[in-house]
Amino acid sequence: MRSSLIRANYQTAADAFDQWRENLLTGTPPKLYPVGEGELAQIEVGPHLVTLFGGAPGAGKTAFVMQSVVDALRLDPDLRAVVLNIEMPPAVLLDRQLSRLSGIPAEMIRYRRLGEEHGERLDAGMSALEEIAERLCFVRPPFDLANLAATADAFGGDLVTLDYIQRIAPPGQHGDKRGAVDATMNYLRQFADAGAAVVGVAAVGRSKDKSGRSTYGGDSLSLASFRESSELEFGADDAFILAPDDDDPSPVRCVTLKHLKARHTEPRDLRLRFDRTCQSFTVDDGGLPDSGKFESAISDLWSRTTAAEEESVS
Ligand SMILES: Nc1ncnc2c1ncn2[C@@H]1O[C@H](COP(=O)(O)OP(=O)(O)OP(=O)(O)O)[C@@H](O)[C@H]1O
Repeated sequence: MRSSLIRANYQTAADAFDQWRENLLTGTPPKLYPVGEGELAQIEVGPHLVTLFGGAPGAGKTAFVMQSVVDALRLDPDLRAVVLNIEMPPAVLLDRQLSRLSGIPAEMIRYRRLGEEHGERLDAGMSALEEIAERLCFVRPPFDLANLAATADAFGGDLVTLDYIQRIAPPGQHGDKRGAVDATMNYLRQFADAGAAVVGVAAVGRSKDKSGRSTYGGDSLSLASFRESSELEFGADDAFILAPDDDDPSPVRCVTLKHLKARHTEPRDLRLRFDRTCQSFTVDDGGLPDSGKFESAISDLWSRTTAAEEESVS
């Protein structure tokens, strides 16, 4: 009979019990890598987890995820991270992180309009980046999962970041885009099962609003908005969507990081401010934009430099 050729594979609860009880009683909680301070630390990124971030084009997915990776490296001196970004080269990603860490507008850094007045802030941002540089690596082409896996092994990466999932090819042939994204997600789960912390950026599609119009509006974005594949929502442990409050063109805009799926906790939305000028996200505490200690240090420096500039002009 055909069924006799299939070998059953299972474990009884009794067999699992001793190891499970030992683990429970030693009181070791799952390891997590905090991606920021305060409420940002509640975002679960850690070994064996796949954490997904989606959002409309330009919502700030790359900015948020790069900030998370860089801050996770700053907060955990043993952490090593691998970034595969298919859209922006390392120099551009570093420019933007330098802007965030120094408080110098990203545009000035992009066009290399740096002067003596930036010296102190530039040094502060640069040394924050230098401190983590040995533990951060960027994947070079080919931008596929096989190269990502080989790089993570060779570099000893604990945290792997993919930006963005729908464009990163899995090994083998897959009938269509959907099949390829399904396969990518299955591989990412395997990376996580092998102990990696996986952070994925995902594109979302437009949804219909109440009047039937096609929109990226925050109210309409849901788990079903992740493009190409429902495997993305099923395979992720946590899924977030960055939803701006409105089309506010001002440099600092309020966004909600909607926690649409939480496999191990209660979902908790986070209110954030995205300062696009410096590519920086901070928790929206209803007060002034800067609330973290790094940002406070930078804004201190900023006001001292500005005061000095004003004095030298007068
Ligand atoms: N120098 C700058 N000054 C002000 N705003 C900027 C500057 N550079 C980029 N931006 C804005 O910051 C945001 C960049 O966000 P980011 O690249 O993280 O978005 P994303 O969600 O990853 O987008 P995409 O889906 O297009 O990759 C965009 O809204 C962009 O207009």
